[in-house]
Amino acid sequence: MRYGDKVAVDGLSLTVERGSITAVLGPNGAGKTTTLETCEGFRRPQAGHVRVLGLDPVTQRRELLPRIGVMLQSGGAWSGVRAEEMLRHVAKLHANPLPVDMLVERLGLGECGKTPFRRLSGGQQQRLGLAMAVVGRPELVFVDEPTAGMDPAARRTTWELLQELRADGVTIVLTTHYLEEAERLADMVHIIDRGQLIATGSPEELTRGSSATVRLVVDRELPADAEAALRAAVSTWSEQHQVGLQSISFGSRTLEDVFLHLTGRELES
Ligand SMILES: Nc1ncnc2c1ncn2[C@@H]1O[C@H](COP(=O)(O)OP(=O)(O)OP(=O)(O)O)[C@@H](O)[C@H]1O
Repeated sequence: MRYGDKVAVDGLSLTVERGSITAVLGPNGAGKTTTLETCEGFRRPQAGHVRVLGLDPVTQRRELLPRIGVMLQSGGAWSGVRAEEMLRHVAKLHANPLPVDMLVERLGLGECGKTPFRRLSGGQQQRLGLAMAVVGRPELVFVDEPTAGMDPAARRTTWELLQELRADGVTIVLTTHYLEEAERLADMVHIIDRGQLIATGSPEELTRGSSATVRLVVDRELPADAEAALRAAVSTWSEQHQVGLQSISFGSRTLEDVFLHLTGRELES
């Protein structure tokens, strides 16, 4: 895929298994959105071959559209519309939609109230976009950076929803530049950079290697001498087992852990 002289996607070749979550991971400008938009039929590649559910996304678009869901990186709703109103409208366009009330509740869209779409926060717009993409029970959903701009609780809810869709047999293709998102959700990860595929594999395959990280989480504040004692114990163990210790660090919980604990959202779900 080229934009003028700029080659955005260059000889990229990948396939997606039905009923799986596939993550297309890459830095800004890697070509993730262009890849998705090509699969969605919004862009016609100058060369190459794209088939989605066996169909050509450009020439067989009318057949393909009812079978796929698309969550764009931004927009997708009229500027003055209310979130719930928009979702109900989209649901009516489908023969057998998911229950709108369930999606409103799961994705916290009730809190958007009467606020028009253009005034919703970025995270609220994202959640509405996700609901609109899945409400028609698509066989395949394309989600472009689904959790960008979401707070940690909304991010967890989104991950759970995507996992439930997979359990129902829906195929999900998502782009992300959050490594954690790919690691937690994806069955298969394709890493792209500068329009080219640089690695493919399951998160386990990609993270398997010659080094490992061990994280220890304890349920109380440690006494002052604990750090020295733990360091000594770990050093002894690594010497005995001839394992080179590259680093050892002590710290508190991550900010995400603290946020989720304080807001109690994780406990509710
Ligand atoms: N409409 C366009 N016209 C010209 N160049 C474009 C256009 N859309 C994208 N590009 C360029 O193509 C390349 C790939 O862009 P793309 O949006 O696919 O990347 P991305 O991986 O989705 O990035 P991000 O993570 O920032 O969303 C970038 O260099 C971008 O500047």
